[in-house]
Amino acid sequence: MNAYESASHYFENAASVMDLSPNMKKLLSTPEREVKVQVAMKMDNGEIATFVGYRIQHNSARGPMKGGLRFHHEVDSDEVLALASLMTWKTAVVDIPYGGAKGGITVSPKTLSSNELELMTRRFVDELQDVIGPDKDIPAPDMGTNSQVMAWIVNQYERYHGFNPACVTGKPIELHGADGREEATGRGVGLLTEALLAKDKRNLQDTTVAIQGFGNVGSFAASYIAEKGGKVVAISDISGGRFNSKGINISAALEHVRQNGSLKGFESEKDISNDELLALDVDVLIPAALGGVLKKENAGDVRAKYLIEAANGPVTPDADQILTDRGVVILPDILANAGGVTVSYFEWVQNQQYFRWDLERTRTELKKKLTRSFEKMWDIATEKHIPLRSAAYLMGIGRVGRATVLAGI
Ligand SMILES: NC(=O)C1=CN([C@@H]2O[C@H](COP(=O)(O)OP(=O)(O)OC[C@H]3O[C@@H](n4cnc5c(N)ncnc54)[C@H](OP(=O)(O)O)[C@@H]3O)[C@@H](O)[C@H]2O)C=CC1
Ligand SMILES: O=C(O)CCC(=O)C(=O)O
Repeated sequence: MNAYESASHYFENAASVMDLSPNMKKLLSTPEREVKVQVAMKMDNGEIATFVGYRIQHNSARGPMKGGLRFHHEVDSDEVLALASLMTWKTAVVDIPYGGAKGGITVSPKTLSSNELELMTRRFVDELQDVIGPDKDIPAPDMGTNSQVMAWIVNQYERYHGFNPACVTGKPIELHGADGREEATGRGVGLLTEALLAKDKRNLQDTTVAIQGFGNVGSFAASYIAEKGGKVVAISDISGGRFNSKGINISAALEHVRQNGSLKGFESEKDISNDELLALDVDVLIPAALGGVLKKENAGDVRAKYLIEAANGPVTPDADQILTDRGVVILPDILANAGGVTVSYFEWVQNQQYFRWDLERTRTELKKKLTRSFEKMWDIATEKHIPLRSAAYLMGIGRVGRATVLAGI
C-alpha cells in the first residue's frame, strides 16, 4: 500500500462512519489541482540538471491552501497527494482557516551545494509563482527544507509580486518569520504527549520515550520532553539510533549534530538500528522521520503503550489495526504534528497585520489551540467508542464537509 492508498483508507473509514454521500466523498477526496513541473538549472560544474517538482492543492473549502515542501529522493505524486490530503484534515482538526496542499521536489538535498539548493528552489518558485500566494496557497518547511529555503522562496516570489511576506511561512525571524515556528511542531508533539498521558493520570517525569528522527520535529520534541523531566532513552537519524537507559543528554546530542551534521559518532550506551528503536521497551514511541515505518511486518514488535505520530503517515492501515487490537494508543498525525501549521498560521496572521507577537504569546496560543482540539477529539472518541484517529478524521472531515455545503457549488 503506498502513502496515498493509506491516507485514502483512513478517509474512507471515517467517511463510512459519517455516512457521507458518494458524491460528497468524491468531492472531498479529489484534489482541486495537481501541478507537476520540470525544474531545470545549471549545476556548479556547468552541467544542466533537471528535477521534478510538485504542488498538489487538495482542498480550499475552508480557506487558502496550506502545507509544507519536501525535498527528498522518494518524493512522488502519490506521496505528495497523500500529504496534501492530510493537510486538509489537519487544518480543520485544529480549526485554522485554511485548506490543504503539499509540494516537493524529488531530490536528495544533501547531494547539492548551497548554491545549487538555492538555484533549484528559485527555479521551482519561478514555475509555481502564479499558483501560490498569501490568499491562494502558502508553502512552509517539511522534510529536507528549512527557514533558509523559505527565505529564498519569499525573495523569489517577491520578484514577481512585490513585498509579500505572507506568501510562505517558516521564514527566518529576520525576514518576518515568527518566533516559535521552528520549535512548534516538536513542541506540539511534546504538549500533546503530556495531554495524552494525563488521561491515564501519568506525566512525563515517569515516562520513557524513544524518538525516530532527529531533525526539526524529532529534536524539538526530544528537547521539550527532556526539559519536562521525561527520559528520552533513544534517538536516531539516517545513520542509525543511539540508546542510553539512563536517558540521552539531548543538549549534547544537539551540539554533536550542530558540529558534525548528524548523530554519527555520538557516544551512548549502545548503538541500535532504526528498526530496533521502533521495538524498544519504552512507554512512548515517537516516529518523527519518514512515513510508512510501522507496517504489518513490524507492528507486532512494538512494545510502547503510546504511539505519537510526529511524522506524517508513519503507520500503515494494517499496522494501525494490529496496534489498536493490541491496545496501543495512537495519537494521529493530523493532530499530533499540527503544532507546526498552527504556528505557521500565527506567522501568516502577523505578516498580514504587520504586528509581531513575542514567543510567550505564540506558546500560549499554541497550547490553547492544541489542547482544545485534543479534548474535542478525546470526547468524540470516548462518546462513540472509536479510536483517536477515527475521532480526529470525523472532526476534520465534518468541518470541511459543512463548509462545502454552506458555500454551495
Ligand atoms: N517540519 C515541520 O514543521 C513538520 C514536519 N512534519 C513531519 O515530520 C517528519 C519529519 O520532518 P522534519 O523534522 O521537518 O524533517 P527534517 O528533514 O528536519 O528531519 C528528518 C529527520 O529524519 C531522519 N531520517 C531521514 N530518513 C530516515 C530514515 N530512513 N530512518 C531514520 N531517520 C531518518 C533525518 O536524518 P538525517 O538528517 O540523517 O537525514 C532527520 O533526522 C516528516 O514526516 C514531516 O512530514 C509534520 C508536520 C510539520
Ligand atoms: O506549516 C505548515 O504550513 C505546514 C506544515 C506541514 O507540512 C505539515 O503539517 O505536514
